[in-house]
Amino acid sequence: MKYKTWFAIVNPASANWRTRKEWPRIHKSLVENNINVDYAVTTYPGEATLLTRQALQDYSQILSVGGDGTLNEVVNGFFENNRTINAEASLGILSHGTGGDFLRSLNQERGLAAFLDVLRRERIIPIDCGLVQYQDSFGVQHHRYFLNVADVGLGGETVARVNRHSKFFGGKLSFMAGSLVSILTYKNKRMKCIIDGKDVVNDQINSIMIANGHFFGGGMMIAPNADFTDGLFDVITLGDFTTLELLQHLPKIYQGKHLEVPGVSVYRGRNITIMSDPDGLLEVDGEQPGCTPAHFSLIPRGIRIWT
Ligand SMILES: Nc1ncnc2c1ncn2[C@@H]1O[C@H](COP(=O)(O)OP(=O)(O)OP(=O)(O)O)[C@@H](O)[C@H]1O
Repeated sequence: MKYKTWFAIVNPASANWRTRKEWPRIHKSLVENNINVDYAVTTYPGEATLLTRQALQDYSQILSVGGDGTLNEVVNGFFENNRTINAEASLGILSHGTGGDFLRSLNQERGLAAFLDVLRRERIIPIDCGLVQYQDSFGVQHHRYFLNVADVGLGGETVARVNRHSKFFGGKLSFMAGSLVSILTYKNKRMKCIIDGKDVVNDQINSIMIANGHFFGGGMMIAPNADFTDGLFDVITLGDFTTLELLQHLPKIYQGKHLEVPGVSVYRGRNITIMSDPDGLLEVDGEQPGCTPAHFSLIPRGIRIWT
């Protein structure tokens, strides 16, 4: 094991390909700050997971360089065959993407200077990790780990839309535009939600959010009371809202003031099953990997994070 030496997984495509150009400068600055960093640059979507698994054979400190999507792929590389590859391993985040919802949730700034501050603090905390089992459009079962927020419904449709286009105008504006178009076109679905064995929803509703962190969608504070270390998901449901009502409440969601709105409900739990008719699109940490039926479970303090 090479303790103290970081292994960085760099996504050149993040931040609209700006990371490709800026990584050599960032790497130089890290070295100038006496931080030893070996690294690999991804060559295709999904490779960050495989590169992380390989790196964990030799390194115990992994650094994710990219946005929320890269971070999610790296987190998935910490696990193999439903087990942690190295329980001692820790994850640092040099956020260089368009959105940065996970860091917002951690209340941590983005970029190199903020990461150097994190290193100086030398604080590593184990945080809860989510695992979702879902199916793809061919009905094949998959699973994915996540740290921040997953959801079924409007969010899945929005992310599918946003990720089809460039995020040239940044994460917040891209998601705002994507949310507006999705709100206008999305149709509420009949969903069933079971939390820790109890039916809590069986109705026509808009969406269900499974939150470990606070923010999603490029800065919407969907789960203001979620806690990374409480061993529970916060589950937020948006009821059978009309387009007009959603547009009216959207600013409240950005500010985390929507929990008082009639039709919004909050639950907590560790095992959640969601079914939807018709199937609802699933969003996981800003990616859109598949659809319902989906089962979410929580791995208490499943990953160690530098923060
Ligand atoms: N070499 C590559 N070429 C093209 N796409 C890649 C490559 N490596 C990774 N990707 C994909 O790039 C996508 C975007 O990455 P990421 O989400 O980290 O950046 P972002 O969209 O700028 O940030 P955010 O999600 O925080 O807004 C991910 O879906 C990832 O799979």
